Amino acid sequence: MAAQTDSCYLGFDFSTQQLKVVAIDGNLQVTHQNNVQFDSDLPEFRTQGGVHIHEDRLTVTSPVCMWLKALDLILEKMKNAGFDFSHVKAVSGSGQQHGSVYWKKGARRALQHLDPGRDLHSLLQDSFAVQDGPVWMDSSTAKQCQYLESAVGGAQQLADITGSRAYERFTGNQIAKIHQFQPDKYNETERISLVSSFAASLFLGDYAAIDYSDGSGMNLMDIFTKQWSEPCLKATAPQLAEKLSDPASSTAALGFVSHYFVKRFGFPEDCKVIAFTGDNPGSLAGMRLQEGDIAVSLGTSDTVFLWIKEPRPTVEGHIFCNPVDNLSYMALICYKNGSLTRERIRNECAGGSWEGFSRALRSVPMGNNGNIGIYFDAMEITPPAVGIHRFDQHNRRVDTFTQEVEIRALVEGQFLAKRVHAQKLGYKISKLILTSSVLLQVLSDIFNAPVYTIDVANSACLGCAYRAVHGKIYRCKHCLTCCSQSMLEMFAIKCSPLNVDHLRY
Ligand SMILES: O=C(CO)[C@@H](O)[C@H](O)CF
Repeated sequence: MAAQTDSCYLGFDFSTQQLKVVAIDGNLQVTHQNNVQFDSDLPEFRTQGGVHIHEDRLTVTSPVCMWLKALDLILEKMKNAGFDFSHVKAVSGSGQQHGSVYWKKGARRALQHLDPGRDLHSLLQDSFAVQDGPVWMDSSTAKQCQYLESAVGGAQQLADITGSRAYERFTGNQIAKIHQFQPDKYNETERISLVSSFAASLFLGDYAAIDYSDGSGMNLMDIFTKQWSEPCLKATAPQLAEKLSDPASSTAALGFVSHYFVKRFGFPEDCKVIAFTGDNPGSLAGMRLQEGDIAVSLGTSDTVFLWIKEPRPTVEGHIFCNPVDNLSYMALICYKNGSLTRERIRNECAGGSWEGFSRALRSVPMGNNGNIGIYFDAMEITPPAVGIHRFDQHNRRVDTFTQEVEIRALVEGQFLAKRVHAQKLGYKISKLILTSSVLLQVLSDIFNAPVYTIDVANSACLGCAYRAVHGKIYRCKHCLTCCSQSMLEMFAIKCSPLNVDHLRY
C-alpha cells in the first residue's frame, strides 16, 4: 500500500455484514483499509450476517445503533493504527441499498450539537423512532407492493416511473408497512434516511439528502425528473415528502465535516462531505465501468450491473440513476442467495475451507456432467422463488449430489442464472469485471467471455473514495454545482489503467 501523502480521500461502505473504509491519495492509490465485522466485533447486537431474521422468515432488520457503534470503532481502529485524519480532503461513502433509518423528533438538534468528548453511539442511541430498521433482505411487504402497483396503474407503469416494479425490499414499501403497523413510530419520525444518507448525516452533523442513485431503489423517485413521484408518495404514506426532503445529485458536495469530527479526530475544517450512495452504485464507480462492460459483484447479495445511457425499465431487474454521470443510468439485477449460500455449502461439502471448495470445484468438469442445482435458501429476488432443486443429466429430480457435484452445481447454477437474466434483459455480454478474484474460471466458462477482476476487494469503498476526489477537485471554486470534469476523464488523468488479472481472451 502507498504511504499516506499530503492529500487523502476516504470511502466508507456500510454493507450488510461489515463497515469498511478505504483511503486513497491524490493519485488514487490505496493508502489504508480497515473494517468492522458486525457479528464478531459487535456481538452485543447478536446479528447473523449483520441482520436479524425474524420468526416469520420474511422480516429482516438491522439495529441502527450497531452502525453507530461500528463507525465509532472503525475510526478508533484507524486512529490506533496511526492514521492521520488531518490530510483528509473529502469523505464519501455507500450503504446497503433500500435499508431505512427513522430519526425521531428532536434528533436533528442532537446531530447538530454532538459533544466531541463522547462517542456517536452514546450521543445518538435515543434518536431513532425505529431501533431495528428494515434492510434489503426483507420480503415481508408483498401487500404494500400490490397496493402501490395498483395505485399507479400496474407493475410496468411503476417501473416506467421509478425504474423498477414494486419490490418487497424497496424502501417505499417498507415505509408503508411501518406507517400501517407502527403508526406511532411513523408519526414520531421527523426524517427518513437510507443507510447511505444516514451515514452521510453522521459526518455532516445534520440531515443529508438522499442521492439520486440510491433514491432510485425506493419505488418513490421518478428516475427521469429525479424528484419524488407524487402518485408514489401518495400511495405510500402521508407527509412523506417532508420526512424525505428533496433528493440531491450523487456528485453533490453536501457541506463540510462537522465540528465533532474536527475536534474528536482531527479532520480539517474544509474536509468536504460528498453525497453517499448505494453500495452497488459505489461499486460501479469503483470498477470504472465503460459502456459495454458488465460487472458481477459477489457479496451477501450477488448483483450483475452495467452503465447504460438509454434506460428501458421492465418488470424484471432495476434501472437506477447513475452515481457518476447525472445524464446516465445503471441497470442492475440482484440475487439474494449469494455468499451466505456459498458459505453454507462450503461448510457442508468442503469442511468450511475455501481451498477445499476450489479443489472440489476443479475436480468436476465444466458442465458438471449434466447435473444442475438451484439453491434458494431464502426467498430469492430474481426470480421470486424459494427451495433447493437438483436435477441429474437425464433431467430427473434427485435429492442429493456428491459433495464435489454439489459444489459445482451451486456455482454453475448461480452463474447460469446471471447469464440467462442478463441476456433476457438485453445486456450485451462482451467483457465482465468481477469484484473479487474467486470463481473467475467458472464465470468466464459460463459467460464464454473474458473476465477481469479489480485489485481492491472493496469496490464500493474504492468507488466512494474516487467520488470523494471527484467531488473535491473537479468542482468549480465558486459554487457547488455539478463539476465539469467527468470522473472517467479524472481516471485517465489520475491513474494507470485498471489493474486487472485478465483470465482469458
Ligand atoms: O438489494 C440490493 C440491490 O438492489 C443489494 O445488492 C443490496 O444493495 C446489498 F446491500
